[in-house]
Amino acid sequence: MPVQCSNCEQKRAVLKRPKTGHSLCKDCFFWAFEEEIHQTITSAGLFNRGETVAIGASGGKDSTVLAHVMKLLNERYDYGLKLLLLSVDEGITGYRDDSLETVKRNQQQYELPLKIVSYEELYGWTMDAIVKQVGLKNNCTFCGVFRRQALDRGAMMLNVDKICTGHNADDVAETVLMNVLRGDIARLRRCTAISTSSEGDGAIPRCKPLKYAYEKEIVLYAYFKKLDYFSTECIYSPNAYRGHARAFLKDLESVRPSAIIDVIHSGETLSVKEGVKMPVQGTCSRCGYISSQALCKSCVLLEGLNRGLPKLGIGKHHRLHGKILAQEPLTEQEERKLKAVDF
Ligand SMILES: Nc1ncnc2c1ncn2[C@@H]1O[C@H](COP(=O)(O)OP(=O)(O)OP(=O)(O)O)[C@@H](O)[C@H]1O
Repeated sequence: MPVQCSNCEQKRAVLKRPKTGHSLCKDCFFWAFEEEIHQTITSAGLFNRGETVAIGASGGKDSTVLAHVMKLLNERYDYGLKLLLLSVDEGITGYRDDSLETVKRNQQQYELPLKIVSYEELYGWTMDAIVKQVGLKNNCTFCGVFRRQALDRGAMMLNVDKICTGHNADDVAETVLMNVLRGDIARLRRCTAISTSSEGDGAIPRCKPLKYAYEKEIVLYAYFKKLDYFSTECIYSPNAYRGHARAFLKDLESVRPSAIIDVIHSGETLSVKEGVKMPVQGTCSRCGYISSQALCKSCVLLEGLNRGLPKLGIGKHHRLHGKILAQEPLTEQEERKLKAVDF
């Protein structure tokens, strides 16, 4: 027998909300999903009238839904924001070139300006070339570090006030779990923040309007709205450790759907005991980007690539950074360690 929408009690329900278990019709689901994001934005005070906001657009489901909902809410509630799309081309043939085609179509569909910055123009390296040198084991480290900085650099070129990304509730809960499993207290403390402006770290503030949106609901929203997005996984394999946290969270979610929000809530309310050493943010002495070390991770990784020492910046080689950057000679053993690639 058809189930009636538990909200309007008029139309036929087409889905059971993964987040609440409510049976809803399409329109009531759209409304509930969009209103929750509006609530997230207003209760955290993510934006101020008149601001220019760059939406990190990868062409994937999360950022496509983010662009769609941001445009809709900006008009529905007259936020007074100037929105634009910002994409990073990591130089991954057969993956990012295709997803950027989706972003270009989204640009037309949403009538938003688009800026694309590439690793090649910013660093002189594409991910294809990086993988050739470093192999498939640590390539996600290069990509993650470079992307974060590339988004900031693109945002600076556009002179925007804020960046927003499509990180969703599942992403945040996975990150909490990952930081617990790694004992990374500094990141554990920061990772649930909805906006980096509260951390006062000097870079362009970033925020996550989809922080409380379940991935399953984002997929449903994109599906029922027939949004144009790119759904292929990165060809250079997803981050393996995050994959374990993801699988664990999915298991938990299947027995207790609120597990995602519960983990986020635990992360948000954790307090770190006094005396735990936290990194002190400064600026990179080479490029001026925010960094807790003398050199930012991006500059260290780039130096390693340019000198054929792919392990520099991966793992615990901090002692050698100073030596290398001061152009001091390495011992044979040190050189061997930094050249070794685990394919
Ligand atoms: N190449 C990129 N250019 C611009 N923004 C990006 C890019 N890659 C990721 N982002 C931003 O970071 C967010 C999280 O990225 P992640 O790699 O976790 O992708 P995801 O969860 O698959 O998201 P999406 O579905 O939007 O690709 C994205 O939603 C997007 O806002």
